[in-house]
Amino acid sequence: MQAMLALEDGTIFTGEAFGSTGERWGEVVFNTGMTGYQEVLTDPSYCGQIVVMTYPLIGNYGIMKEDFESKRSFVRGFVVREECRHPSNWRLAETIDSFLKKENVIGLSGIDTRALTRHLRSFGTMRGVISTGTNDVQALVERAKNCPQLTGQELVPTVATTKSYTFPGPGRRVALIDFGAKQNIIRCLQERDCEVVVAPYNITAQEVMSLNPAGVVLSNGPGDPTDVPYAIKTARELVGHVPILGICLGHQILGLAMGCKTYKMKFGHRGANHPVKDLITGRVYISSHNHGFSVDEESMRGLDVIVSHRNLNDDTVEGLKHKFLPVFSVQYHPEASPGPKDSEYIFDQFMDMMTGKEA
Ligand SMILES: NC(=O)CC[C@H](N)C(=O)O
Repeated sequence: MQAMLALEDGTIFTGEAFGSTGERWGEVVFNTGMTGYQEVLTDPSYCGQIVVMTYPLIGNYGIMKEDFESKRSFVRGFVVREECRHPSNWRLAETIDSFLKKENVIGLSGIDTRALTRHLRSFGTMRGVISTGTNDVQALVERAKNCPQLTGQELVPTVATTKSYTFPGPGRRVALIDFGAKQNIIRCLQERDCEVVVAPYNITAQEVMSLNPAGVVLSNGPGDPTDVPYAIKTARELVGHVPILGICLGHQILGLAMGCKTYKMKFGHRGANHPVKDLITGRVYISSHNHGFSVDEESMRGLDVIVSHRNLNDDTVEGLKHKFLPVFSVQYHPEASPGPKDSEYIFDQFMDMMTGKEA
C-alpha cells in the first residue's frame, strides 16, 4: 500500500506502508543509531514524534520480549529506507511489521532517509503528517502546517504512571519520578541493589520526602521541559534535601529548577555514538542520546551550577553539577538501551552520593 509523509514546508516523501494504516501527525526527527530500533520504538520520550531511522535496514533482528523500554510504543510514525520482512535472531518474538500493527503505529518504508535527514539537518526539525489513505498532497501539507507544535502538548501525563509502585531490593531506597521512564534506568538501579519506588510524575516534594528515599532520580520523558511546571517546582523543593540525579528530561527539569533556561535545538541529538566529555575527569565517552531541547549555558551565569559534561560535536551542555550540594544530571542516557554502556559510571557516582562518598 502506498503511503506518504508530508512536511510542513511542502516537501513530500512517498513510499510503502507497513505496520498500521491511517493518518498520524507529529514532529519529524531522525535517529542515527545503527541498531536499537526496538528500544527507540518503546522509549516514551519519543511520544509526539515521527521517527526517521538513518540506518538503511531496519527490523533485521526482529522484536524481542526482553528488550522493551516501556509497555508499548509511543511514536507517532516510523520511517525507514528498507523494512526487513525476514528477520533472523534466536531471541526473536515477532517482526517489526506485526509489532507496529499491534501498536497502531504507521511505518513508511522505501524512503530516501538520507535525503530526508539532510533536509531536517538543513532546515531543522519540523511537523509532518504520515498517511496511507490519500493522494491529496496539498491537503496533507496543510494538515502538517496546522497540527500542534511539540511544545505545549503536555505529553508527560500521557506516558507516565499516576500510581506509585515498587521494585524491591536489598539496598538503598531510590524514588524514581516517572516522566516516561525507560526500563533500563530501573534495571541499572536494581543491578546496584536499590529498592526502586517509581513515583508519579506529579508527586509533590513533601510526598517524595515522606517515602524516605536515600536519593531521587528524575527520569527521561517526552516534550518540552517547560510544559511540566509542577515537576520543576517539585525538583526545586527537593534540591538541598536529598541527593538527586536527573536524566534527559529530568536533567532539563533540574536545570530549570536551579534557575537555568532551556531552548529547543535545531534538530537535536538522537543516536548511539555521540561523544561526550566529562569535564571533571577529562574522559570522553561514546553515549546514547535522544533529546531536542538543551540547557542554555549562558543562563547559568551567577548560579551555583557548573557544566560537568559537554558534547564534542556541537559543544552543547550534556551535564550539570551543583557546586555544593549532591545534585547532578546528564542530558544523555547513562542507562544506554539503545547504545553503549560506557556511561553507567553515572549510576555508580549516584550510589556514592547516596552513601555520602560524594563524587
Ligand atoms: N529523552 C528525553 O528525556 C528527552 C527530553 C526532551 N523531551 C527532549 O526532547 O529534549
